Amino acid sequence: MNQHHTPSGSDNNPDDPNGLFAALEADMATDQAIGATVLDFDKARADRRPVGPGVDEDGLPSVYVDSREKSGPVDRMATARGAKRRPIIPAWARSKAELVSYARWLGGNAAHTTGYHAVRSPLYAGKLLGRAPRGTARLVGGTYRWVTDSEGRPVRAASVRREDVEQYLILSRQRDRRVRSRGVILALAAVLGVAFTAVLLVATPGWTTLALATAAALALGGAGGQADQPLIDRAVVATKVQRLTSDIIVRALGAMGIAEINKAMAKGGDGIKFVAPITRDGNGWRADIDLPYGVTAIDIIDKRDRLASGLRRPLGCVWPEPVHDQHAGRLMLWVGDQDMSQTKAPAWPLAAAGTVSLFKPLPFGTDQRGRSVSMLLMFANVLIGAMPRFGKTFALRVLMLAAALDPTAELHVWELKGTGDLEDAAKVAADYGSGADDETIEGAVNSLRYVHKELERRAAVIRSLPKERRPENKVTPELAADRKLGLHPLVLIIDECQELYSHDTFGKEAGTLSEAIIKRGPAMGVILLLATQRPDVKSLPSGVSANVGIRFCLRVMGQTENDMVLGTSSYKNGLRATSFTANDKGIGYLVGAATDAQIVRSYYLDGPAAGRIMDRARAARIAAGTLTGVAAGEQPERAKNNTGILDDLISIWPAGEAKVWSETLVAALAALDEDRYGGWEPEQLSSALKPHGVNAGQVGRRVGGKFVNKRGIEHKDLTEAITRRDDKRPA
Ligand SMILES: Nc1ncnc2c1ncn2[C@@H]1O[C@H](COP(=O)(O)OP(=O)(O)OP(=O)(O)O)[C@@H](O)[C@H]1O
Repeated sequence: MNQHHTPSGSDNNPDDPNGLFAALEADMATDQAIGATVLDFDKARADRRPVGPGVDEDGLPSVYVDSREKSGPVDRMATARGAKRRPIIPAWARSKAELVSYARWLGGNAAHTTGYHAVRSPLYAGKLLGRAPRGTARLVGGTYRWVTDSEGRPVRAASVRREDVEQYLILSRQRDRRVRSRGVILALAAVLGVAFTAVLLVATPGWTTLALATAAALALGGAGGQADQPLIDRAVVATKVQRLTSDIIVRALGAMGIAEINKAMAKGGDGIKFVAPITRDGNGWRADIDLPYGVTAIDIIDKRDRLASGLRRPLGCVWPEPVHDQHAGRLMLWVGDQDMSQTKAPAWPLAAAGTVSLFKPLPFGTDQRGRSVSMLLMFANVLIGAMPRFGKTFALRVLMLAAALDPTAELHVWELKGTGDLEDAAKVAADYGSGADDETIEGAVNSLRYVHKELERRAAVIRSLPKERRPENKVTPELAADRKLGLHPLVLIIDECQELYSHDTFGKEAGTLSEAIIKRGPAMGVILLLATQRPDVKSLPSGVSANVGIRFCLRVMGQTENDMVLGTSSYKNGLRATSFTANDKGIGYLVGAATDAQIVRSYYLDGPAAGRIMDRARAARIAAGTLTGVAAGEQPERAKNNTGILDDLISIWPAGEAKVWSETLVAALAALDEDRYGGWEPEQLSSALKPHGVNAGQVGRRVGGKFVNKRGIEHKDLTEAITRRDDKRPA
């Protein structure tokens, strides 16, 4: 161990070198006494490795941590190729929809202004006539002052006060000249005017005279106006929005209470950098900002309300976003002119006419900037989550209507709240049900079973096709169009799916089936659309929430629900549906529809509008010959395939037994249908049978000479339940 000691102050007397040395020696002696070694510099130097190129004084390899290059990668070509090209024509001008909406607004504004003033024109005329006397007085007064050269009066008065005779004479001579010539002009004008009036009165029809007199009166009225009383008021009162400037942004960022930002803004700090000029983008302003070192875009998004306060704008106008292909400190701030929830939403492009193909992106909503946001449903699944009453069903309805407008798509719609929010589906769906009762839930599970079976069939069909018809081993528009193959889009829609997944009897099975459908369905043209108001582990199996491709999260209360809908770590990464306010109905984060997450407001389609669209969809299906199932008044496919638990139990019942243990029955059921009954416990069998009035009881048996009592089912109860069911069924 090497130790260096400095001499202690008391002995350190520069005037006494001997004293100093004595102190040093004493110190060194103490070092040795406490076991320290004194460094022998000569020896240490000799032990060192030689200094050479790439080696530092201590013999260690030397490396420059800072590149000597002034900037970026050395490959200039790569840099140039990687550079971002800014669009020649701004985005709003390239979008036809935006252009049209702008032109429409401009035309509407002009028409409104014209109409507004036209209606008020009599009022304006009356006002002008009322002002005409004042205008006349002003005209007469002005003429009098001109003829009498009254503007020179103060100067003449001043020369009188100063008794400056000479100047007074000059001024009064000038005044006399002026008065004389102006008097002549006035007299001439008067004579001409009188003559002109006389000619008018005699030679022209009465209406011309009246028109001229009115014009003169209005002109006099115009001259009689007062600055503080404008004649006409404004037809359009623009809500003035302050232009977004760098000063305002810097001020707002500085007021957020983030220490690193304050440091950067303090004297000598780096300040806040703008990477591009602040530009107009849609109905708002866009700023690209490099935050100070160590501050992330998420830090800002976290405090969006504070930022909005600093910018002096409503919260619904302020939308900070991270820029994912840049560093974490890059912030894209978009500040709208109007609160997103207040702006008038454009109509759904498909509301009036047209059919669609599910293989193409479908219009789903608009973003903060009013641009249409589309979603490709084919090869995807969708999960929508939100607190109650924030627009889940409305969002799901947009997707349902879009799917319905593809005449080839087979729809199975289950609305498990029971309010009939999606009732128009019955016009086109192969299967439809509404309700929170066990029967409806069983219907939904049967749909899941049917769709799950379809996966097997579709996989087999695709496998059997020649290789050139299935280049990616998945459904293509051509394969879907071939009705013989039965590979048309199959859309299963479940609203309030928490009712299904948390159901005592069917929950587990529904979860397992859904997970399989979500994982394997997309390649086979099967699309599952789910909406839930309770996104928690119990009500939404993690196998489902983890595998969904497209997620739409409207307002939720906490981080857990947020991440359950949008995916793990979404909250941490700045996707926070918790930041939406009570006004933000229909607005949510959309993930998975584009590369980056988007803030989207779903198109607004109420019940009557949905009804009209469904009528159109039905007509298109009838024309295409694709109306099936309940919409066509037929028995739904699932009911044909489904045997139900009672029939399954009868089919596996051990011959001649009056009572059988539940554990024996579930094992036999699993052997019959692994997908449906695999992993069932005796309790599950009990709860599945309860709705049918079959109760499990104690069943005793002799096993190896011992009597064992376990829960079991009686054959008699089972047959009675089947008789009851068959009696209820329509013939
Ligand atoms: N895109 C939208 N634009 C404007 N308002 C909307 C939009 N979507 C929904 N809303 C409003 O929000 C209200 C609630 O919507 P919705 O019925 O879809 O809620 P929900 O989440 O399904 O409710 P619940 O959980 O009770 O089923 C609607 O009555 C509607 O007025």
